[in-house]
Amino acid sequence: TGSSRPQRMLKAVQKNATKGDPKSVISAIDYYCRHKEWAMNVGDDKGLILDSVLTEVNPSTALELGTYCGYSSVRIARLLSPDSKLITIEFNPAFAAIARQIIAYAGLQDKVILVEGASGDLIPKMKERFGIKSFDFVFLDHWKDRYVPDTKLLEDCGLLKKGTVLLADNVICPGAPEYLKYVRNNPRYESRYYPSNLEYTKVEDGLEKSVFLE
Ligand SMILES: O=C(CSCCNC(=O)c1cc(-c2ccc(F)cc2)cc(O)c1O)c1ccc(O)c(O)c1
Ligand SMILES: [Mg+2]
Repeated sequence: TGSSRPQRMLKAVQKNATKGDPKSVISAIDYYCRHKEWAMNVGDDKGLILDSVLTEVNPSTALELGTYCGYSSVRIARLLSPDSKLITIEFNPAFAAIARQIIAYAGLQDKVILVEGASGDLIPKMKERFGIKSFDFVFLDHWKDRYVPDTKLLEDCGLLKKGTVLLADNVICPGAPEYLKYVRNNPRYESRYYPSNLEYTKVEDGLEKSVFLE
C-alpha cells in the first residue's frame, strides 16, 4: 500500500527542513502544500494572523483542538514563552503519529502535550490530568460541528477565564455558521472576524477571534 498525505508531508519536512528549526519546518510544509499537494494546515496566510494574536495574548497555557500533522502546533509552540505549554488534541491516531514526529523534528516536543482522543471526552479531564486551572488561548481547528459543543464544554468545565481568547479556523470555508452565531450574539464574548483565504488557495476563509468576558 502507498503512503498517506501526512506521511508524504513528514518526508518533505525531513528532506527540506533543518532539525530543531521551527521556521524551516513551517516553510517546508507550506512549500510542499502550495506546490506539491494541498493539505488542511492553517497555512501561511492565516498563520500570520495566528502569530499576531498569539504574540498579543502570550499564553501560559494554550489548547488546540485538531492537531492534524502538527503544523499549527509548531506555529503556536515556537512563540510560547519558556515554561508555557500547548495541549493539542487529535482524534485520528494516524494524524497524531505524524504530528508527534513533525513537532519533535522542530524541537518543540517539550512545549507540546499531544493527547489522542475526542475533544468531547478529553476536555472534562483537563484539570485532573494536566493540572490546568484555565486556558489563556484556544485554537479551534477540528470538526467544524464540534466548535459550539466544545466551547460550551470549556465554559461549563470552568476552563475559560476573563480574557481567554478563542481563535477559530475555517469559519467561512468549510464554515462554522452555528459557531459564528453562538459567539457573535453572546454577551459573554467580544468577537472579531479576520478575513483571509483558505490555506494555499484564493478561496475566501478567515479566523474568528472571541474574547471571553467573564
Ligand atoms: O481533527 C479532527 C477531525 S479532522 C480535521 C478537521 N479540519 C477540517 O476538516 C478542515 C477542512 C478543510 C477543508 C477541506 C476541504 C476543502 F475543500 C476545504 C477546506 C480546511 C481546514 O482548514 C480544516 O481544518 C478531530 C475530530 C474530532 C475531535 O474530537 C478532535 O479533537 C479532532
Ligand atoms: Mg483548519
